[in-house]
Amino acid sequence: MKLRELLAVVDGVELPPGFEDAEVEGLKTNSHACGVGDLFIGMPGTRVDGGEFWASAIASGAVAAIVSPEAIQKNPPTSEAVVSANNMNQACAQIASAFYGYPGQKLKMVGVTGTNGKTTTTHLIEFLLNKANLSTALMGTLYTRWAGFEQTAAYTTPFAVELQQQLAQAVDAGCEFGVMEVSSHALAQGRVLGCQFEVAVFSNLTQDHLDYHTDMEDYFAAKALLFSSDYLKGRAIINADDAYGQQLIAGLNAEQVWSYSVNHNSADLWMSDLNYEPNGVSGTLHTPKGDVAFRSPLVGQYNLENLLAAVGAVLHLGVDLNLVASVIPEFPGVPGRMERVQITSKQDISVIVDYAHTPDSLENLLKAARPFIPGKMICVFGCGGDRDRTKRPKMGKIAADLADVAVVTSDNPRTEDPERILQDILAGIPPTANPTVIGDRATAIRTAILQAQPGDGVLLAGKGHEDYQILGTEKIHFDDREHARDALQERLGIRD
Ligand SMILES: CC(=O)N[C@H]1[C@@H](OP(=O)(O)OP(=O)(O)OC[C@H]2O[C@@H](n3ccc(=O)[nH]c3=O)[C@H](O)[C@@H]2O)O[C@H](CO)[C@@H](O)[C@@H]1O[C@H](C)C(=O)N[C@@H](C)C(=O)N[C@H](CCC(=O)O)C(=O)O
Ligand SMILES: Nc1ncnc2c1ncn2[C@@H]1O[C@H](COP(=O)(O)OP(=O)(O)OP(=O)(O)O)[C@@H](O)[C@H]1O
Ligand SMILES: N[C@H](CCC[C@H](N)C(=O)O)C(=O)O
Ligand SMILES: [Mg+2]
Repeated sequence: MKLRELLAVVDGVELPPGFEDAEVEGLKTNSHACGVGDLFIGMPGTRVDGGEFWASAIASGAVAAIVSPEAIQKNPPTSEAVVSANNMNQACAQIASAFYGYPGQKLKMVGVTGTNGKTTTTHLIEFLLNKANLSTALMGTLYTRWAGFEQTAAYTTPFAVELQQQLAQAVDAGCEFGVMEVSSHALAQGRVLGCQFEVAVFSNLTQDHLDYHTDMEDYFAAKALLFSSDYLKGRAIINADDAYGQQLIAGLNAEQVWSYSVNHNSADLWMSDLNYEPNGVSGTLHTPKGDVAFRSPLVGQYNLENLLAAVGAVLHLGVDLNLVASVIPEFPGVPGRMERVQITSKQDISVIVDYAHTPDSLENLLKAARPFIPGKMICVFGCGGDRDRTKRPKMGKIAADLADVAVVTSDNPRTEDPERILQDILAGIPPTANPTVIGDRATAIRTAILQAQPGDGVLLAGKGHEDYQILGTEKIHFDDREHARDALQERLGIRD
């Protein structure tokens, strides 16, 4: 694509003289990755303004560089090939969308935002659309995937260049729908600008990411962007049981919104006759398209919220309600979410791996699991390093209050001192609760499983599907499920 065509989509940027015929073959936001034919997009970050590295990008063969005015001030260009844009987040998304042919407008996009439930809800939506023979691309915390393609994700929401590239690949592969998790980081950084959403879902807002967002209002403002006319062209599906959801509903045009609620029949989608069982929930689903009996294999009230959101999304997209109800029982679940580790039918304790890594999700997990654990509930958990520090004591208190035994351990310490993270968690636990502290996660899992009594339930929270642990800047292989299996074999005297 011509540089002049790409720069024409960015407000206030002019093509430098002599570049009328310059061709751009690729887009790069990292100066080190630039090669011949690339356009370097220098992004301002939290550590550095990438635009300052325009010279190394050009030296590596980049056709041109687009950078912030601040980068130009700091490192004045000596090359005509360096141009500046006032809003680099916007410029990056505009260039990426144009370069890849606006795939976020070709696919019917469904965006799911909220603190918890995005991965689960997007998987439900993917499942229901596929059951209706509609082809999807799914993007989120676990992977980007469509029929015949799967790639592990580095971020919940990819950065603009990778996002637009993957969406274009999905269009080429014949996908009709793009179903994606949209994180607050992504909205704050404009990663998904250029996508037009036919459906936008808001699941809930509870504490997380206060290392990045200044406070809950700032966090909410980022999430709320998905419901602005920049992004949303169709239906908003919003959790009316959440106070922030209510705020969002109040600010939108009523015809645009379908609200959902597990508790109130005033919402557009709601449920009645609920019957909670150890392996699912049954009841009646009330929707704008009629009522139907359903049985869901997912446990816990929060998963009913995820189901209502997903049903709302697919009904808006034209899927038949009876088909929805008939296939829900077949939903296979999501890796690392309430995932049971069961190595034999003779297993005398239950072991569950779950991705609860916020105060609200930990509380939900412990409340949802409690009724199905006849013995003691043992919760093994930690908190990630280089992330919101203020959620740590809150998670400590929740574990101490709701579990019978709290085993405090490491999650992904990243570059923080693991001991400091443990202390932050312990600050929320009254000494009378007598928590067990075992910093090494493998030892913590093994100890909990070996010391459990028949009938007990061991909940391994925080890492879910993750198959790694980040220690310092090193990523080692680590999977809660593998450690749980090994410990169960040891407990039950089973050899490989
Ligand atoms: C807060 C955040 O989103 N940070 C992202 C940001 O990092 P940063 O601002 O520190 O980047 P930086 O080091 O200052 O560099 C700025 C720019 O200069 C460029 N650069 C830098 C040095 C150089 O020599 N040359 C050069 O070109 C970099 O490539 C980058 O584009 O840009 C980096 C490169 O693009 C990202 O890797 C990094 O993600 C960090 C690692 C991260 O962990 N992000 C998480 C928190 C995140 O985005 N999570 C969300 C939400 C998850 C959820 O909802 O739970 C997600 O969507 O995954
Ligand atoms: N609707 C919900 N409300 C509250 N908690 C939930 C909800 N859905 C799931 N959870 C809890 O949150 C955990 C994470 O769920 P999920 O992966 O679906 O959320 P997410 O929003 O994608 O998270 P992330 O921000 O890390 O990508 C689950 O393991 C469960 O403990
Ligand atoms: N998407 C979340 C993942 C947290 C998972 C937890 N295991 C941790 O490392 O803190 C985040 O970036 O905050
Ligand atoms: Mg997710």
